[in-house]
Amino acid sequence: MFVPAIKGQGTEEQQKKWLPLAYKFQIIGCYAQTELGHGSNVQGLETTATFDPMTDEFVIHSPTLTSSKWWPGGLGKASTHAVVYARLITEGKDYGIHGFIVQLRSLEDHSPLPGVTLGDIGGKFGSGAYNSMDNGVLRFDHVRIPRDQMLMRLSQVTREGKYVQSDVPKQLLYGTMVYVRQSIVADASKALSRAVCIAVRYSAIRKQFGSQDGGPETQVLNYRTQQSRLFPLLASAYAFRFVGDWLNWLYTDVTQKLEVKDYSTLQEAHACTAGLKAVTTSATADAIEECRKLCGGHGYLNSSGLPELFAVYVPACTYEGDNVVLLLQVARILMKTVSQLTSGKQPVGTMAYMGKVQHLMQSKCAVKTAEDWLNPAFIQEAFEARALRMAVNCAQNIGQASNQEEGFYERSPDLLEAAVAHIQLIIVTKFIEKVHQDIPGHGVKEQLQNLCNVYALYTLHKHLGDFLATGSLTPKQGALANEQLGKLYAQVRPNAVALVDAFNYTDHYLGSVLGRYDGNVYPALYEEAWKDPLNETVVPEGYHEYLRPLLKQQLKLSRL
Ligand SMILES: CCCCCCC/C=C/C(=O)SCCNC(=O)CCNC(=O)[C@H](O)C(C)(C)COP(=O)(O)OP(=O)(O)OC[C@H]1O[C@@H](n2cnc3c(N)ncnc32)[C@H](O)[C@@H]1OP(=O)(O)O
Ligand SMILES: Cc1cc2nc3c(=O)[nH]c(=O)nc-3n(C[C@H](O)[C@H](O)[C@H](O)COP(=O)(O)OP(=O)(O)OC[C@H]3O[C@@H](n4cnc5c(N)ncnc54)[C@H](O)[C@@H]3O)c2cc1C
Repeated sequence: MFVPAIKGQGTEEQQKKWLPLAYKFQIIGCYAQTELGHGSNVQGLETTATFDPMTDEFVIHSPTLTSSKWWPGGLGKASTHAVVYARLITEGKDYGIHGFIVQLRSLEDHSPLPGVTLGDIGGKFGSGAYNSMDNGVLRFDHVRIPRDQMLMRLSQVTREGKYVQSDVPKQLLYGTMVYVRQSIVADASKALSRAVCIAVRYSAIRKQFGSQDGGPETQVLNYRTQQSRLFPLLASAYAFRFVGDWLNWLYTDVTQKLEVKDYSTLQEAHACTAGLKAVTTSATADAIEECRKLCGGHGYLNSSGLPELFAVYVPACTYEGDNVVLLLQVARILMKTVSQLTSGKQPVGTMAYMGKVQHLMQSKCAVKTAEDWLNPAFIQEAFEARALRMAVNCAQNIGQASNQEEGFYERSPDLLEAAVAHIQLIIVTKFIEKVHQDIPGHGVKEQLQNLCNVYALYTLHKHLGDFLATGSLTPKQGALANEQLGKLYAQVRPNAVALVDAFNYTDHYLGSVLGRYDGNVYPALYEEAWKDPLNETVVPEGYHEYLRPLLKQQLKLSRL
């Protein structure tokens, strides 16, 4: 995040100076935005950067305990530099949050520079690999940096201390977060596909019940309940991969437009990255835990790979923007779009469907049979009607409040759901678009079509209340969707293992005895147990001190 922050907010000169140092690891940087007192509310940060015209320097200071920087990854032990976000004060005026490059440690012996206090913030959730990340705490006591270490692409402070705003939108200050959010969506697909690969392979090996006459037991993957829990997660892994690819394209497109000062797609980039980050990370975190349960008792063993994956993955719901806070950003943009519909302004990009408001508010879903749900046009329209109607309902309810902000606050739980509906529509749409393309490989397209339908109909089934409450579907049509979903699971089943093998993960990368490619699960589990340090001794440490006296005492008592 250090590098993208300098790229996005630094001038060409600053980039020329700092980026080669970072690329060559002559300096190590981190992204120091969040503070002990404020993370989500970026405008509420308290660290100050006060310009001193006498020396042509900024004085970086932490005025309160709550202004201590808290969380930045790489800060605690490794970083020599940070991009620090602080309130810029010049000529006695507070100009709000800006980025500054600040050296924290000596490049000779790595000791903190004068006025800099820093350290690690302590152990984190689980015993997993995230504890190898030195998330840190940082305080400044009037630390001076040259004026040219303020990132000056978006605004400048002159030698005299005058604040000059460039003609670029101030939201570009948040550009690094947009960049990382889009990469987090691709990352969600990777984490989810790992968990699903483990659970599908193990479910094909694991057998329980089913034999009345001494014949073979049933692979748990053949149980309908196992399929109905697992296959939607398999479909989600593919769905997130495709929407992640599309988001990466959108991000590249927006970046190219920004270079020629076209800011028209900035809001779209913010809404899509924020919303997709929130929906995909929440779904993935839940899915990894579900995969653990799908693997029964063995899923709880560290050697299954799932506990570690979960512990390392769950903070994705919080970092780079708490998911609820991000969905409320999407909701704000949805409300703005709805309010502009009457003025005739045509929504664009992923909001374009809202332009069909007259039709979508009235439309009646034409599905009559379970097979009708295989028609992507019916799926698309049902999701569009649900999302639009939820947004319009929210807007109408907010409109009845005494003021907009109060209405937004009161209706925020509903707004969250409207934002989720909008984002799910994007995921479904991008999956449908993907399976319409030419896809090489015999039968691959059909498999992806099945997964696309599983993702859409499972999402519909899970959120059926929304579809019914908005009148987008009838209860009968909801039941038909569920009927079709069951048929799709049966079609996915023969290819389930191939569909996870297609992720092409090595056993080393998966790190799971349950998810082994060769399916040799039981010998591997057995062998793994003997690697437990507790098994290094046959008689445990502490036996003579604690267990033996206890056992002897009980023996004596029983003889009395
Ligand atoms: C691959 C895995 C890598 C994992 C690495 C993980 C390491 C983790 C790093 C971190 O966590 S770094 C810290 C991340 N912190 C956050 O994400 C903070 C979340 N908060 C915010 O983003 C913002 O403060 C807010 C919630 C968006 C609110 O901002 P603010 O109060 O300033 O603004 P608003 O009044 O709500 O909106 C103003 C205006 O700006 C638009 N906007 C907001 N954000 C963006 C953006 N990113 N891009 C473009 N535009 C943005 C917003 O829509 C409003 O627009 P208008 O309505 O005025 O048109
Ligand atoms: C592993 C990890 C790595 C991190 N790395 C970095 C890093 O490198 N650099 C950095 O600067 N930061 C980093 N962070 C910090 C991270 O970005 C913040 O923790 C995150 O943005 C959430 O902010 P918060 O902690 O202030 O949560 P809070 O905003 O305090 O959230 C607490 C609760 O309040 C709710 N809430 C907050 N505001 C609202 C609202 N307006 N409406 C409704 N509900 C609301 C939230 O939904 C949540 O339930 C990291 C965090 C973690 C966990």
